[in-house]
Amino acid sequence: MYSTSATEQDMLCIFGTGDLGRSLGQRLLQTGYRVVYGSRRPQSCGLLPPGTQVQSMNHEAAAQSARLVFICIHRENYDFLETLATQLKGKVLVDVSNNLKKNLYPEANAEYLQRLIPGAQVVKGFNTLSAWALQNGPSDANRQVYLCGNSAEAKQAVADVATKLGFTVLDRGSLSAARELEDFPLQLFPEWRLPMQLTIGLTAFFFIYVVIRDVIYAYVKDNKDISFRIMVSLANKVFPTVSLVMLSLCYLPGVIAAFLQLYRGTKYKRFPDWLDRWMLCRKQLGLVALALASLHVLYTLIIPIRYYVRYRLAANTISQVRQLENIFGNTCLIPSFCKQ
Ligand SMILES: NC(=O)C1=CN([C@@H]2O[C@H](COP(=O)(O)OP(=O)(O)OC[C@H]3O[C@@H](n4cnc5c(N)ncnc54)[C@H](OP(=O)(O)O)[C@@H]3O)[C@@H](O)[C@H]2O)C=CC1
Ligand SMILES: [Fe+3]
Repeated sequence: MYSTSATEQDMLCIFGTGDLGRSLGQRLLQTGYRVVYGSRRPQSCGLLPPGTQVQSMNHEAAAQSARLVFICIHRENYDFLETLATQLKGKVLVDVSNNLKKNLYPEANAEYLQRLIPGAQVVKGFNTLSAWALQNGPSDANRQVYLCGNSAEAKQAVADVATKLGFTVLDRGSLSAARELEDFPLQLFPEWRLPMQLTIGLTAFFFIYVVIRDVIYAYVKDNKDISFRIMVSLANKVFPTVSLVMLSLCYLPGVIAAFLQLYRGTKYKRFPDWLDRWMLCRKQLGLVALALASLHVLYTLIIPIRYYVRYRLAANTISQVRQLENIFGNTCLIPSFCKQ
């Protein structure tokens, strides 16, 4: 167990007075914690959140006043922490860092930090939140805090803080999961990847199919060029088709899952991985189907407008011909019109 005095209990330390350090400090203060900053420039580190207990001190002094230290510093600057190994011994260090690219370093940032200070308990966490989200508090879309670390006790201490800040904690296991957590912010909308790949693939497939069937076939068979229809009429065939396929792909995994549960006779068994993945992107599949159906509505409204423009052009031409006929003294310029 950690031997913590009453004053250390709710005093938290933050190393680094940058964007994340300030936002985190402000949030912690609002939640009732006391905060102390460790900085290279304690006297001139700018405006800190109002209410910061001890405005800011050097790293050694700050580390001694709390047992939980948030390292809000970029990994490239971690090496100086090695000199603080004695002061940080037995402390819980929260590594919040992210990298700009995947596999930039041979080991995860949190593992590197653990190697620099073997006597401390490193917990990886909070790195999936932005400084903005921290400052404004959890919103529906940004409510989860992922944690991993080798010490269950240290993880619990960080989880308690995260819960108090209003976040939901997801434990991802030991520190070896740190790299996975560090890669999270580098994935742009991961749950949209599969639906978008499917949409692009299906759209390309149906588009090529209708172009071959309607345009190329008509050209080869009757020597008729109807390529002008590609942009609107043919596109308007592709959108509803893909939309319906996506809608069925949205409902199908639910049906398969129901049959699987009936077949197994229990609903307390894990689904196969492929079905799990498919089930998790149902919302996105449905949204893509809705977007394509909306495009179909829009294009269907555009088509009559095109017909109206064509009618206006034809009517204009005919009225000009009629005027010319009158000028030339009722001579018939277009025989097919004169017969009527
Ligand atoms: N900003 C964000 O939204 C998010 C940031 N993170 C992570 O949080 C960490 C901090 O990010 P952020 O606050 O944006 O970065 P900033 O550049 O705003 O701040 C970094 C701080 O680190 C300290 N620092 C800089 N250089 C050194 C050095 N050579 N030695 C010791 N300390 C140094 C400075 O504090 P001082 O001058 O007080 O010493 C500085 O203010 C990063 O690892 C980042 O990946 C994670 C998620 C979101
Ligand atoms: Fe339709």
